[in-house]
Amino acid sequence: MNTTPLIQISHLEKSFITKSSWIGQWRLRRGKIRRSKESVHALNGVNLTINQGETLCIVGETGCGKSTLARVLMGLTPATSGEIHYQDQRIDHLNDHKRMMFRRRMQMVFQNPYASLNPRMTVYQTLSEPIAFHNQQLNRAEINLQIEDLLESVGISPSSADRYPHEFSGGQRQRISLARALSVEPDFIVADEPLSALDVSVQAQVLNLMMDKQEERNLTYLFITHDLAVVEHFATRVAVMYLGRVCELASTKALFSSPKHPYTQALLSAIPRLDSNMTQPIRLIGEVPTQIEKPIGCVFQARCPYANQRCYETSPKMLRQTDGSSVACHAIEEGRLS
Ligand SMILES: Nc1ncnc2c1ncn2[C@@H]1O[C@H](COP(=O)(O)OP(=O)(O)OP(=O)(O)O)[C@@H](O)[C@H]1O
Repeated sequence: MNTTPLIQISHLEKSFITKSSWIGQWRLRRGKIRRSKESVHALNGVNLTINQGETLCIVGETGCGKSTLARVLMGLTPATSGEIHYQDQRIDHLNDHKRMMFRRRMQMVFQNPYASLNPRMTVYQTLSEPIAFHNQQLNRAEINLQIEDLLESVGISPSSADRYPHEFSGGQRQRISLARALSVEPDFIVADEPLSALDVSVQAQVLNLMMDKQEERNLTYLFITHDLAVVEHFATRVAVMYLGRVCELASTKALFSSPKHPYTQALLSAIPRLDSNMTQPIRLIGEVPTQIEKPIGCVFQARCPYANQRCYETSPKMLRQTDGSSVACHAIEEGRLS
């Protein structure tokens, strides 16, 4: 496995300032009644390394911060604090011009191909724009040739280049989105639930296409999904997130054969399996805390059957385990859970 880091994310935090929705939270300030503001802490200190050529899958329940991580990484929304390095270059504070030039190396494929393609642009226009922007030396004939090759390589007939997005099926649109991402020859693609808007049979085709492109072009993927079957099939490593933190990071094999964090165990126990060791799903009790309060201690404390006083007071560090995975859990560190 290649372990040369391509991207390093350190202590990444992202809070969104929102207006409180409760009437009771109107406050008197400077003699005027104002609606109070509050913060949603979406990322609470994420540390991750993404290695060259790997597929790092991010899993975790809804609202745990997966899309926010993707958007901050792509510079679509600024981080509150922390650092992101792409090889040796710090990229979390690039100005618009530098980010635009950098975009060539990092591309994103979104969940909804219906919304992410401009309905007023033909496929030809969608693809020619980024190619022309990033390759100003190319003449029109060379751009046309590139578009033809690109469309063929994602299984779309070049003769349909003059059609608009609404004239394609969902799977075809996601292929076009992938072609647009590939058009600038990136090293790294963030895919945020790229399959979830597609039929199951089409999902497999798009996934296979992404795997083929990865092999051909030595691409690195950050892949966000709720589908654990896809993770098992496609991921090199898996990062499990809970309430804005990574609680376990492991190779796919280690994660599925020996999940360690109590949240990972609960998540994986819900997958139906046909083997003799089939176990009952672990039901998590307790509420997911709101993300308004900044978490103190372990983010999983409220639902963890192994939580003790220390878990309420201090945040566990990611510690390396004998099989190479890393887990943030006091119970594991103290030997109360193995
Ligand atoms: N623009 C925003 N303004 C305010 N809060 C936001 C904003 N974007 C995300 N959040 C909040 O941040 C938290 C993390 O959201 P995010 O979309 O990253 O979760 P997710 O893990 O991708 O969820 P899902 O699996 O449902 O897509 C949620 O509580 C969400 O409500």
